[in-house]
Amino acid sequence: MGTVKCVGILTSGGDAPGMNAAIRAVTRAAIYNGLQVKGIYRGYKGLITGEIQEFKSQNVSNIIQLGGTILKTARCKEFLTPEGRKVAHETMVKEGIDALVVIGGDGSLTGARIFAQEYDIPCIGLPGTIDNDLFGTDTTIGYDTALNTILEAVDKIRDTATSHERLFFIEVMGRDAGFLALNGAIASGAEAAIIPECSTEVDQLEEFIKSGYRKSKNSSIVIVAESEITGGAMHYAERVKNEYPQYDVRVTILGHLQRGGSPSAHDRILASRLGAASIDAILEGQRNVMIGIENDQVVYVPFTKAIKNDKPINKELVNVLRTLSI
Ligand SMILES: Nc1ncnc2c1ncn2[C@@H]1O[C@H](COP(=O)(O)OP(=O)(O)OP(=O)(O)O)[C@@H](O)[C@H]1O
Ligand SMILES: O=P(O)(O)OC[C@H]1O[C@](O)(CO)[C@@H](O)[C@@H]1O
Ligand SMILES: [Mg+2]
Repeated sequence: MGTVKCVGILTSGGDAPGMNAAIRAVTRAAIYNGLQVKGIYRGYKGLITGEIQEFKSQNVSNIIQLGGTILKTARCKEFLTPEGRKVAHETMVKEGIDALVVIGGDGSLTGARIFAQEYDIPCIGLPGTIDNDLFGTDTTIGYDTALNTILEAVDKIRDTATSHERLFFIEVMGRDAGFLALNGAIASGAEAAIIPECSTEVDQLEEFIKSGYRKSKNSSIVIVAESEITGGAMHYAERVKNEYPQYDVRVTILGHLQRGGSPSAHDRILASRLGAASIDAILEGQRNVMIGIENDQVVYVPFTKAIKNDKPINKELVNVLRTLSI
């Protein structure tokens, strides 16, 4: 592999607020360092169909404040196959792209890892997902904004829950990871969180009911992480209807509104730092690493570590929620 002259950027998987700030940072840092930049549309799909455009500094003007991704995003089935990845590689050769920055979640970085194993292309990953489920980074781009969106929604639901003296199960995203649910519960003052990470230890519903919340409160909010492991908010509402019929239960599934909106200051700064660092990493000859933030320091995390799917939940947070929700 010779010196890198042209960097391709793509966003892949679910969009996350701050992806645009990351695209801007990668583009501008690359140009600042004398590299050419090409924007690849619709994630890995754009590498297969050749939907690619050269980006100059002005292509990324006025986007730092926008949610979503100007490059669009996709979940691309063809890239799961060696044949699809071969076409993607041919496109890169044709376009003269000799390094790739992939902004996305665990799936997108898994794709980058496999691609980099098959072809001699330096791939750098930026953690872009509201789920915060990548190991080796304190937070991912989009997570903070999604958390704040959850708070805004829960605060509103709290008004009606209190007025009607109801028990609400509010389902948040996370795809089998409980970060949004647990921190969303702490920050909104919810009475409990049901998360997949704790599901093998206790029956979290029973634990919540037995905590006797009715003694001091007559309404309650339980945040449930979406997951096949927990079964989601509907599952718990059904259980309460059957097992504790004295409670007046309602369900709200927050859904995709959690993915939208203008990125928070935290996400814009994180995206800007990680985006700039991705170009430093390429210039240093790094390959197949995710750029993360740990203790406010930029770190390089090998793909194999970042995506191993077991980023731990901080048990102190579980205890804080339990202690403060009496
Ligand atoms: N094992 C794999 N091999 C090749 N490509 C993959 C693989 N896993 C995922 N990808 C690619 O990455 C894309 C996005 O993956 P996925 O749908 O898991 O989202 P993600 O990046 O984890 O984001 P999020 O979970 O935040 O929505 C897939 O559609 C596919 O194109
Ligand atoms: O509706 P989609 O785009 O398939 O994505 C839903 C999934 O994407 C995520 O929001 C992450 O982007 C997960 O939390 C959720 O399960
Ligand atoms: Mg994912």
